[in-house]
Amino acid sequence: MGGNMKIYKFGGTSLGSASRIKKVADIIAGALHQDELVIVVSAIHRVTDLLFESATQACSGDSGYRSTLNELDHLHISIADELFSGSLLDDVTASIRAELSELNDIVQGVFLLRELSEKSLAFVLGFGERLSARMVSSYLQERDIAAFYLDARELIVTDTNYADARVDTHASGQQIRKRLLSLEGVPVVTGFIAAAPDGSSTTLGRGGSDYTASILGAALDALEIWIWTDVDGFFSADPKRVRDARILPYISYSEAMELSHAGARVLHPLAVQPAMKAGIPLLIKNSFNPAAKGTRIEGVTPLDFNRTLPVTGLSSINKVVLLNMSGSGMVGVPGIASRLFTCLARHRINIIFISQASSEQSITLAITPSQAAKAKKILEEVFRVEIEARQIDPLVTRRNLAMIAVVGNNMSGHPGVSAQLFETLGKNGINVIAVAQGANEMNISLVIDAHDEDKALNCIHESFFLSQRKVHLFIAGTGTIAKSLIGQISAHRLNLQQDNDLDVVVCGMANTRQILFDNNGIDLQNWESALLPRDEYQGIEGYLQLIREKNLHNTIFVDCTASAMVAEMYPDLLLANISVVTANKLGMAGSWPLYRRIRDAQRRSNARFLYETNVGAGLPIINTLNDLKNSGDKIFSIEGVLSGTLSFIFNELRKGGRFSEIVRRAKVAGYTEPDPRDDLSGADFARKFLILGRELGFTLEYSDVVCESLVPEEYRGEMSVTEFLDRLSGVDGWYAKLIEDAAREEMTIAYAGEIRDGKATIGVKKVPLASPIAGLSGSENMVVYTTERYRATPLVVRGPGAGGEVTAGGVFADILRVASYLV
Ligand SMILES: NC(=O)C1=CN([C@@H]2O[C@H](COP(=O)(O)OP(=O)(O)OC[C@H]3O[C@@H](n4cnc5c(N)ncnc54)[C@H](O)[C@@H]3O)[C@@H](O)[C@H]2O)C=CC1
Ligand SMILES: N[C@@H](CC=O)C(=O)O
Ligand code: NA
Repeated sequence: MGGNMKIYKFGGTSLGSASRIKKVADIIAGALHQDELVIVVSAIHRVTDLLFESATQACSGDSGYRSTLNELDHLHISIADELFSGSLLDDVTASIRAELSELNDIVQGVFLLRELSEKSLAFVLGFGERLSARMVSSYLQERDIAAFYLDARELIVTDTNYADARVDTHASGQQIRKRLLSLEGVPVVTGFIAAAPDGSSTTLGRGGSDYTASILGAALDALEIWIWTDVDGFFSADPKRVRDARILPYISYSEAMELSHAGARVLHPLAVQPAMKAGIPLLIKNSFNPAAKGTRIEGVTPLDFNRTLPVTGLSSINKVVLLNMSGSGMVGVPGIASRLFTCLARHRINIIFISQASSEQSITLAITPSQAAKAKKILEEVFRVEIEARQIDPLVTRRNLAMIAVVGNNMSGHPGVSAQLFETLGKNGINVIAVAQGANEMNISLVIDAHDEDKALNCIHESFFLSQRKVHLFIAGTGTIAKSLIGQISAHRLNLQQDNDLDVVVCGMANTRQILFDNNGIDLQNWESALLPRDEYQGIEGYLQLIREKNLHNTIFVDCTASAMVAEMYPDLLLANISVVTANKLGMAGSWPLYRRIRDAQRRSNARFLYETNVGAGLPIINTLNDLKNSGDKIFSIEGVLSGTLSFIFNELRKGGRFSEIVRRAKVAGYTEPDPRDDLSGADFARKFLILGRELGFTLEYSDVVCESLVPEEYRGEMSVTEFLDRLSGVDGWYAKLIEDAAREEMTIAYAGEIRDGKATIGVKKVPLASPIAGLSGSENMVVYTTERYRATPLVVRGPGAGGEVTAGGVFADILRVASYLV
């Protein structure tokens, strides 16, 4: 073999069926026009798992191992049936059957002895590659390619750690060159397996065929090593978890190593080393899409791949256990770490992550769950004396954790990376349990709750890789306000994407009867027909439970209901670090204990809680009040009209309309509460004053607001909204007269209120026709703040204070305020 040689390694999915193997042969045949090739193959998809299953079944005395072996037989023979015919089929079938019969003997032995050593298991697992290499080499011959089967046990020498053997690079290199450099043709080498010096079979660890390819490439000084798999290359994050992940056209050896160590399954972590040492580029290619450029892994960044981003990629290991050893007796005592690592190494416990703070009080390790119990036992034994003497505390393990690695050569010397990382995690309420960063500054690893893994990956990815950020909305209520809100989001979404780099994604909608979810965004044109009936038991709690389970990053819950039950959920939402934007007043105007719980939750949460539309709909009333207060102004009084409905009623009565008919019009216009009696009774107005009073710092309950009702005495019993509206015409005459009488005195009637000295009173007032209140029209609200700074001329906020569009606009603005905090 000469200097133009490449290693092509094909993974199990690339060989998963006869048609896949044909595609692989096409790739090889195409490449042979210009290159010499050495082929390395993994076992066919699922085969290693079946081999493992057969062996463990046999060991536990389960005769089901026979049907597992039959399945292996069927899988290989049926592929052969499709690939071959005539005498070649007979030959291939015979060679497969010969391998399988040897396998059968071994597994039967395991069954009889009920004993499965690492050595026997390594032998059993090696059959997968033996079978696939036979199949592929024969099929290449069928395609007139001078291929031949080559067992890697004749090439790669390892120690006797059968499951995860260490390679003797020198001896292997010599054997590889001796066997291969003189040969003509295309060798098809079994990946994964190797041999100990005594010739017994060993394996290079799960996924070790990549390693085989790299060892061969290094020994033969190949031009390139191509790893053919089923994805287009290394992604910036696992695309199954992060939808916006992108292909990385180039990464360095060290980045590849860091990423694959931390869970990126594209490449076996050990496979980088031999290639890196020999300076041979590794390429990740997709056998399902050979035209895709793939990822090139090399030492020096080619100019056209030069990157400016500090972070190259993310990866994660979704099951780790943290083992924490701490105690005052560890401080300043040399040798503790050495004893710890030596004993774990001796027992081949793989440490994924280490962290120790400068206080030396504790050392935290992350290990795989399968090794956790063993590791704990070993350490308890090694440090028994110190634990008994209470110099070291009892060891603590913590499960259900995930480790995330943020990797990039450019992170080194780039201030702000960790700040950005922890900020985005913090705002999303993701608790970082442990952190490690080495002094090479190219990997920050963190351990978090496993439940937060996808959320963390997505928010970190978005923060470092994407110019466009997302917020995920879950809306409760599908009535007037929600409908207008959806319309506004739908109309403005593209502008926000283009001008503000913000994507507002509506992921959930629910009312009392129906529900709709889509993590990727509900179709805002057709959401109403897509709503599905919700199960009885799924009240608002069910909706919230689903939102929590989805655990999307940058989530905002938007309350467009008038439900007390929904408002009761705000503290839980905030404590789950879900931001809340609400038009519903029953939280901030709820009972004092609920109000306190919301405020406390808000203080303890990293999420935001905004409710500007609770008072005067979209008008800036609460924000104005807080700006005055926060900037040190003293507020003497707040007066005004804070009911759109009542304002509309009196404004229309002045023009000569009928009371009952005006109330109906207010309802149709979307000014009223779902039940207009909430407006007519003054309750809605009172709630707004209650909110303003609390905002001013007063401890007020609803009953503290003195409030006059417009619901006539005789209609106050139990009745439906429709019945109430039907009967309301009975008071038309009375209101007409009231306005007429007042007009004769150059006065008119309005419903207004004031807060002064901690007391809130609201009710029907006679005001001069010349007063600003009498000048209101439509649903206009007006708030007059008399303050130290605005004493001679009070500050006035005036404008439409009810209705779908203005309220939804206010809700939307609050959503964007939360978004600008989150992203
Ligand atoms: N209409 C307006 O001008 C303004 C309204 N608001 C507030 O906006 C909120 C919504 O008002 P509208 O849209 O006019 O009311 P609406 O009656 O048209 O809609 C309310 C929606 O909430 C849903 N809902 C009720 N209880 C629920 C629960 N437990 N779980 C899930 N969904 C539930 C209903 O099914 C309905 O879809 C109210 O709190 C109101 O006070 C605030 C400012 C102005
Ligand atoms: N029903 C309310 C709507 C705003 O909160 C009103 O009439 O003001
Ligand atoms: Na407002």
